[in-house]
Amino acid sequence: SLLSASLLGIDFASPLMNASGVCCRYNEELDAMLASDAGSLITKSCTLLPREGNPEPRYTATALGSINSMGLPNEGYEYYLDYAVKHDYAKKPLFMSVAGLSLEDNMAMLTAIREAKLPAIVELNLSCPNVPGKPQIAYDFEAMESMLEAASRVWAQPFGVKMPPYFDIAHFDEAAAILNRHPLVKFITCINSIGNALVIDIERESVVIKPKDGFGGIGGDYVLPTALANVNAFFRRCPDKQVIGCGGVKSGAEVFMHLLAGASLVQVGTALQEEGCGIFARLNAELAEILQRKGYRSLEEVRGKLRTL
Ligand SMILES: C=Cc1c(C(=O)O)[nH]c(=O)[nH]c1=O
Repeated sequence: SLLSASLLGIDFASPLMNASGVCCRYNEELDAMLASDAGSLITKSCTLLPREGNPEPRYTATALGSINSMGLPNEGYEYYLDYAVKHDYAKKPLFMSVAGLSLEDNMAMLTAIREAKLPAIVELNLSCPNVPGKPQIAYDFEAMESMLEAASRVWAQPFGVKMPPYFDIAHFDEAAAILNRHPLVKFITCINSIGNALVIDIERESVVIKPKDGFGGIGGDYVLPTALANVNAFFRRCPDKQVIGCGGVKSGAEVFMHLLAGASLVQVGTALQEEGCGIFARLNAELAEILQRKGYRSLEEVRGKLRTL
């Protein structure tokens, strides 16, 4: 149909899904994603053991988006593996996001997930900005190379990576070159939140979240142009891989922009957090209206067709 998409040879009824972290920590949230008009769903990034995360308030929405320093609160990987075992893959594809606190933790989780022999798609999170003392892996190119080498060896089948935003052409070049050296990395999700931003409330003359003196990852309108640039930068540099777009989606227009930039699927974070799962029916309808108005009959005809001047 008009909104059909595919990733890793798997079919999706809609290109839309949640961004990991939103509407996906608990079974009830995942079931709400399953019942929604999203084409697929992804679990909260998981660690070896359950985590409470950072002290609250740790998420705040603003007029232009959101700021968060959740601190990787999750139920531990076995909880999400249980969900993945029970999931009906004929209904909707399921992604699992993995964000171990160390390379060893990631290998232990990937081994356990691999041994469950499930059709779940793994998105290895290389970009969590909010675990105090833990740098974002993808901002340390040596650490990223080591992680991808180990993950490729242990997982030994296609997987994807969740990348932070880059802001320098030389960094796009270097990060893409590393990813291109790992053929099992079949998709790249751009972007995670823009890390360590600061939102200030002038009435209270204060920051708005408790962890890290108010420093946190931002999403929403703030990040859309950076998200589109990262989608297009990796789309251009990694012709053998697919790109999932994430960042700044709140209407069909931004979904269409991500598709033009090269995205195969599109994730929704802040707007989903604020509107709830009903957003997917709205976004599908708005996207379909744009495609029909412009005479497109498939997403294929749009993907990567961004014109330059
Ligand atoms: C996995 C932790 C992440 C978190 C978090 O749990 O703080 N927030 C983000 O914006 N991105 C992440 O990747």
